[in-house]
Amino acid sequence: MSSDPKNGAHLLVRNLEAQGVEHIFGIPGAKIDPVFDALADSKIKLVVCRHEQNATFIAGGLGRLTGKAGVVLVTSGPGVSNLATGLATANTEGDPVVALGGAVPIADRLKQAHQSMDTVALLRPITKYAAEIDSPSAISEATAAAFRAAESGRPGAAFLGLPKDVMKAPAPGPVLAPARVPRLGAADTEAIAEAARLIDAAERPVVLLGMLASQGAVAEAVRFLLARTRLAVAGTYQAAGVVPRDRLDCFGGRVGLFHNQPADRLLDEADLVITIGFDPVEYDPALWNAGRTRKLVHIDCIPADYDQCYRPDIELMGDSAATLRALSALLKPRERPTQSALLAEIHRERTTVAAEAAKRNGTPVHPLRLVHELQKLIDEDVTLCSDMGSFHIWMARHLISHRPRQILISNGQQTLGVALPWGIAACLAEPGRKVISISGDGGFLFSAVELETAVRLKCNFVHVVWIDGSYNMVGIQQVAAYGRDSGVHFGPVDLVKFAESMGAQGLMIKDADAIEPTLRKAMAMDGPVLVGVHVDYRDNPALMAAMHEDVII
Ligand SMILES: Cc1ncc2c(n1)N[C@]1([C@@](C)(O)[C@](C)(O)C(=O)O)S[C@H](CCOP(=O)(O)OP(=O)(O)O)[C@H](C)N1C2
Ligand SMILES: [Mg+2]
Repeated sequence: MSSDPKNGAHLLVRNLEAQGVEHIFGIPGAKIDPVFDALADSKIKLVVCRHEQNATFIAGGLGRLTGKAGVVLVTSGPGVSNLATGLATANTEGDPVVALGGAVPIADRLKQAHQSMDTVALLRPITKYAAEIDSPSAISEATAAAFRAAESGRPGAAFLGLPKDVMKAPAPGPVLAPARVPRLGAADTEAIAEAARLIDAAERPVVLLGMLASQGAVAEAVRFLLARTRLAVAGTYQAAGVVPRDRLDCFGGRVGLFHNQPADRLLDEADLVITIGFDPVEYDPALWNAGRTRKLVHIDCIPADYDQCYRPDIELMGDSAATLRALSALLKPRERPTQSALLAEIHRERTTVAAEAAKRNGTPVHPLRLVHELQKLIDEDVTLCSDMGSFHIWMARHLISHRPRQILISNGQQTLGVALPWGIAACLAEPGRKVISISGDGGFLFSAVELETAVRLKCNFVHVVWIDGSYNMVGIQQVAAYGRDSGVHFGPVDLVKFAESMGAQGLMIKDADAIEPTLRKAMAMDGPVLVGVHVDYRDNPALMAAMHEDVII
């Protein structure tokens, strides 16, 4: 029996097509099957995944890379509750996602029915918009509202509940074309002029780039600002890649997690800090701004998150790209980077550490040597998707990136398991680019099931697994706090056999000198390739120490 092209599910799908949706990721179920059926008649590619959490990670990765909401489609009850971690991660980290979840018929909503729960109440705290559609005539409006919420301002997650009877009911309503996201203008002219006066008067101003600084137009405007002013700049992990190669002399490096990085010296010495697209979730102001009386200029599309340690003197709220270009035009050009002596010292340290890294031989491999070898492969055409763990700290601090969002890091929820799904997203979003995703041996198994999805999609990515036999990033913190670790060790997995069992290929790196040739070999192979490498984590406790000889880039 063919489905009714005029039912709610078909109207929803026509709205998704109007929104320009090309892929939908999800897991089927009885409460959502009208929509799965309607998709059989659509040009939208339905990608069946192996877990709803990973489907949401893929959608979030697509959102971060394209600025268009990634879409995930799941059944009611546990299908929706499995969205929570992915939606919380996307919402915290500024990634646009629209999640569509099945629901029991409206008449059963208040009963104890199979696979039913108050999903709007469950997801409202971790979304920008959450609603359950209760009438076919509301389908188009609610869909447009969900995309508008997910993609506008500071992007984030939106959820729509889809009761089965509404999806099956006649729904002749109109399709709503996507609402053009209203563009804000630059911030208030007088406020920009006042900010320019403060910055020009400062002796040691420093720019702190945050997650929204890596959004396309904003990143371009930041580069325009740095080209004109040569201001010293630091960045959070999600701002990676904004500083261009020809301004690395102004870049002190990345900050975050522990207040112990070279760029923290820039911030400590600054008499004025200009934050751009900064979200305190990435780097607690209590760590870098406590007790400071210096001037603070906040530039973003939303107001600042005010707290004891973050009270901007000026908030330039508007379209950040327009604001930055207006501000740049008023600022005096500076011949040399401010704090040039300190920057030069940091760059010398960086060179020393890189030379030291190149000499680390043997197996298990030292993280610095692994990062050094990865650096040889990371040119503009490679996208790197990082999972969470001690390895990500070594990479976030030492791996240079050359374009905004070339490196994807979960620096809000710091969620384990994102990397391999993000690798799939990167392959779909940027088919021409090479993709490397990286996880620890703990995080790998959180989403390794999607390796089969990657094989099915013929994704050409290399997934590198740093093997140490533990959840090291929490283990080193336990030892520092309690003098011992607890509950962090687990057993081995044969990655080559695991890969082959999923239809992928697997390689092992036998020692440091084999890193580059093995990775280049993997990058030349078709389809997803797993590459395992045993790492020597003896120096990891130093990641947390108050150390500055370490260098971040
Ligand atoms: C969804 C979720 N569940 C639980 C945690 C998580 N995400 N993230 C971490 C985090 C970032 O929360 C933090 C800071 O390490 C911690 O809480 O200690 S990652 C960390 C494990 C990493 O192990 P892995 O083998 O992958 O990598 P290495 O560190 O290189 O060995 C630990 C388990 N965390 C808790
Ligand atoms: Mg590990």
